[in-house]
Amino acid sequence: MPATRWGDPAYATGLPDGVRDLVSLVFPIADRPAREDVTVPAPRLGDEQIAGLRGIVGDDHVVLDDATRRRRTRGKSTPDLLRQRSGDLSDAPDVVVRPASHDEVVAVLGYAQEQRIAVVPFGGGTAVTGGLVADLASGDLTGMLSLDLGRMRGLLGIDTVSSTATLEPGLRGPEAEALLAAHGLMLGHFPQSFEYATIGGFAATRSSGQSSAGYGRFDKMVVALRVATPAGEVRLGASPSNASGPDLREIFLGSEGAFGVITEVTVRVRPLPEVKEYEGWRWSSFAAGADAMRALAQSDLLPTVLRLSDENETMINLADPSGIGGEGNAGCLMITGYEGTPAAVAAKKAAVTAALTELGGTPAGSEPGEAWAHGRFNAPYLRDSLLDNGVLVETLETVTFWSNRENLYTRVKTALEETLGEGTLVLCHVSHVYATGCSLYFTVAAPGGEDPLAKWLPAKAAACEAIVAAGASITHHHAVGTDHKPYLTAEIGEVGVDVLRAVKRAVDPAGILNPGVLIP
Ligand SMILES: Cc1cc2nc3c(=O)[nH]c(=O)nc-3n(C[C@H](O)[C@H](O)[C@H](O)COP(=O)(O)OP(=O)(O)OC[C@H]3O[C@@H](n4cnc5c(N)ncnc54)[C@H](O)[C@@H]3O)c2cc1C
Repeated sequence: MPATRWGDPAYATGLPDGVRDLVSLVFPIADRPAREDVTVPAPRLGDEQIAGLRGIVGDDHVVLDDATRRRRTRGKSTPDLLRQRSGDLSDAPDVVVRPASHDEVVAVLGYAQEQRIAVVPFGGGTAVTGGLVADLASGDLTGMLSLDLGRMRGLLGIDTVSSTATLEPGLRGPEAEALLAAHGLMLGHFPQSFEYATIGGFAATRSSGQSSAGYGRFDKMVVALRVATPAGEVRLGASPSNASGPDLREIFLGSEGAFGVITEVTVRVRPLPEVKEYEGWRWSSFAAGADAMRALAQSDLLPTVLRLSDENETMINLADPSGIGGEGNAGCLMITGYEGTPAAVAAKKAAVTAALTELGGTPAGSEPGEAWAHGRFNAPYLRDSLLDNGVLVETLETVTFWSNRENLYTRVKTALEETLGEGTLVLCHVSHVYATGCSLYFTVAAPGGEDPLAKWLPAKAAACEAIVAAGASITHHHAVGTDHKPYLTAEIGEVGVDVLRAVKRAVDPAGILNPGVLIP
């Protein structure tokens, strides 16, 4: 993946005509190419330290060239891309180290602790909340190494009786699914970043995918973990469930590389679906559609995929980026998807169809659902072409109880519109549902002006403050990183933060792992 863009350059497109026409109606298109003449800062580590690392993982797997270090600099949020595009590589790792096994990870951590080198675990590099940025200012660290887990890409074992599989952390989503598919199995975790994000990253950020209504969020799929920490190895998950005190798996799920390096993940697997069917439903308003989602969730009647666009997102056609700029739609579009055996799909679909009809939805047939499924991983390419043309575009997400959904929606939307000013378009969809609440996923587009980063940061802060004021969570699935860290205390309290600090002291007493990430 290029440093300044998303995905495979072969799929990069110019700004589609429909989108160009739409943007031009609101503000002039500008040419904003990424800078290529960029200097990566000189590595801070000495020759002896590099030799020490080479002694652990081999000469070929200690990489110092500028292009590799540039690609391991930060993640893929819009601020990350804007900094890369402007040539700001101040957060570049000094070196990229590529271990091949748990034991090599342990050895690298031991060496880094001795040498006072910060270690930032790197999976797919798709982080969007600053989780790949080490803060060296707070300690006496001599430099930063990016611990690239890309060589740890094995399927370590399958227990078909228990329906579990043990995977290495560096497997990307499609690689993991392909290994499981060879055994007729699947994981079923499909975030929009599926093609590049990794098993270790999913666990470390408590990711949630587009089929979460049917298959659950990633942390709920995890049965067991193996973690290398500077204080030693932690193995958790000797049984599917237990009453052996607090569940320590939860300490490492979502720990964003600050507590240890996840080197093995055992997940629940399920048979490959024989049938996949997606369709659309139309609702008179966002509130009416959300009420219908709540009714489904509270009657344990969830399809595999369930998402609902608000009026703006429906009008723009964001559920099908290839249709943006085409004929706009009124009301709100819901996507439902069913996966499984023919009998299970038919039964679930009949029950959901009856419930949605009763609740006042209008069936829109399979076309919107299939279009969504076809384009489900494409939107990030559109973000790049919008940035190329001077449009500031970014996403953010949050989660709350159903009773607070409307309040949260209104507060965040208003905060973004008021901060970004004229020409701003805020779109939203309900992306994940529970019996008790839902997550709201916002997409924002605004004229970027001369300095889109300076324009975005106050808007993001205003949105975060609106989330806190609404009593919602600062993140449903993007994690805390460095961007959300200032808002964590408001959510978990001072004592909660002390608990995190105590765990950090126990597993990483020298503070080398992802310093500055997660813990306020
Ligand atoms: C376009 C786009 C769409 C996205 N869509 C979704 C979505 O639908 N759902 C969703 O949940 N997220 C989404 N994300 C966010 C991101 O993809 C997830 O957070 C993902 O889980 C990160 O995985 P990764 O392998 O890329 O991790 P990285 O970006 O490499 O790392 C993320 C964090 O985890 C740590 N880490 C990584 N691997 C390990 C490990 N093995 N052990 C310990 N710590 C580790 C890193 O140090 C870092 O703090 C999206 C991001 C982008 C850019």
